[in-house]
Amino acid sequence: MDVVTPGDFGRTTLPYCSFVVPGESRRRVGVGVDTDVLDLTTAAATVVPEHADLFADGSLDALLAAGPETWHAIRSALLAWVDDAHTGVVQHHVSPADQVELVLPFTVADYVDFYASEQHATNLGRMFRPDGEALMPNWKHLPIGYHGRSGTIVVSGTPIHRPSGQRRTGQGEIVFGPSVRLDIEAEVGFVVGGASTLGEPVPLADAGTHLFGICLVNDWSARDIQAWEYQPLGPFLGKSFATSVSSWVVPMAALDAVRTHPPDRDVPLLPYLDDDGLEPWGLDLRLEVRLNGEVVSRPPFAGMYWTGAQMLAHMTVNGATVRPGDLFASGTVSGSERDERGSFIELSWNGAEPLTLADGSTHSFLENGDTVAISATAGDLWLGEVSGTIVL
Ligand SMILES: O=C(O)/C=C/C(=O)CC(=O)CC(=O)O
Ligand SMILES: [Ca+2]
Ligand SMILES: [Mg+2]
Repeated sequence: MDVVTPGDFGRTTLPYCSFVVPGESRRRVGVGVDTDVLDLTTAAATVVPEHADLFADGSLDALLAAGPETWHAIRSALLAWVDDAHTGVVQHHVSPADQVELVLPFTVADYVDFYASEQHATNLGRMFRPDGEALMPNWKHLPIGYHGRSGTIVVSGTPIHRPSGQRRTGQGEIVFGPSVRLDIEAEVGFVVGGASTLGEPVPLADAGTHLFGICLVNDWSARDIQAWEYQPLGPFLGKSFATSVSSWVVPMAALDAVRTHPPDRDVPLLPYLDDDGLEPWGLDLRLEVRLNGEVVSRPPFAGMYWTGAQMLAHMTVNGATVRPGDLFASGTVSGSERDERGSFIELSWNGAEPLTLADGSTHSFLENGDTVAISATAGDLWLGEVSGTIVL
C-alpha cells in the first residue's frame, strides 16, 4: 500500500488552483508543489513569459480556453522549473498552501452528472425501483446522465445548507420541510477545455484535446426530495441546491501512469462509444470518504463501466458543443464491497443498516454539523479533497 501524505502533491502532479492571500481581494492562479502553492499570476512572467497573460485574472478560465498545446507547453515549463527550483528567482512567489484561501478555480460553464458505476446504479435501482430490474435496459448501451445546475457549484469548505422541499411520507402524505435523508455522492469530475464546434461530435480519439483535468465532486443529494420528484424527468431540486468541488484541478497529463482499461463490456457498443483498441481512459484512482474525520468508505474508480472519454463522446454525439469550463462528473463511485460504496444511502442500505463509528454512534443520513470529506489518491499521488459541513 502506497503511503501518501494528505495535502502533499509532490513535485510532478502540479495541480492548479485559484487562491486569495488573506487580507487581499485579488485572485491568483496557483500551482501545487509539495505542500506549497506557487503564485503563477505573478511568477508566470518568469516561468512561462509567453503565456503570462493567461493567469492575469487569477482563474483558470483563460488557461482552459487555450487548448492542449498551450497546456502541455506550460506544464513542461513548470516541470523544468520544479526540477531546479528552490534556488530560483521565483522562490518568493511560493507560500504554504494552508496559509492561503482557496476559491472556485474556474467559471463553471455547463454541468452534467453521469451514472457510470454499475455497482452504484444497481444499488440505487434496487432501492428506488424495488419492483423492476435494478439496471435499466439502456444502462450498458450509453452513459446515462442529466444536466445539473452549474450556478450552485461551490468550492470545498463551503457550508452546505440543508435543503427543504416536498417529500412523500411512509404514510403517503405530501409534506414540506427540511430534508430528512440528506446524502453525499463521491464522484470524480472532468474539467473541459477548448471549445468544440456546433454540429461536430468529439470522437473518442479526440478526448485528450478537451479533457484538461480532474477534480473531486460531492453531489449532495436529498434522497427524500429526489425519490418524490424524479419521475419521469430525473434529478432536479433534490440535487441542485449545492454541488461541491475540490479546490485543486489535477491535469490529465499528471495521470498518465494510472490510465487503465475499463472493465470488460457485456454488450457490444455502437462505434462512437466502442473504445476497444484505443488508448485506455479508465483511471486507477482510490477515493476515500470520511464522516467527521473517520473513514467510512474507499471507493475504487478503476471499476467504473464508462470512461470520461465515452461520456464526452456521448455528450457531443448529437452535435451539442462543449466549451471551456464545462464540468461533467462520473456519477457516484461505488465498488462491490460495502466499505467501497460512495453514498450513505448505499452504506446504510436505505437506513436499514446504519453505520457504526468508532465512538459507537450510528449514522445513516447526514445530521446538521456533520462534515464529509472526500479525497483521492493515485498510487503514491495525493489528488486533493472536497469537504463540506451541513448547516440548517
Ligand atoms: O437511480 C436513480 O434514480 C438515481 C440515481 C442517483 O441519484 C445517482 C446520480 O445522481 C448519478 C450518480 O451520481 O451516479
Ligand atoms: Ca450524482
Ligand atoms: Mg448536486
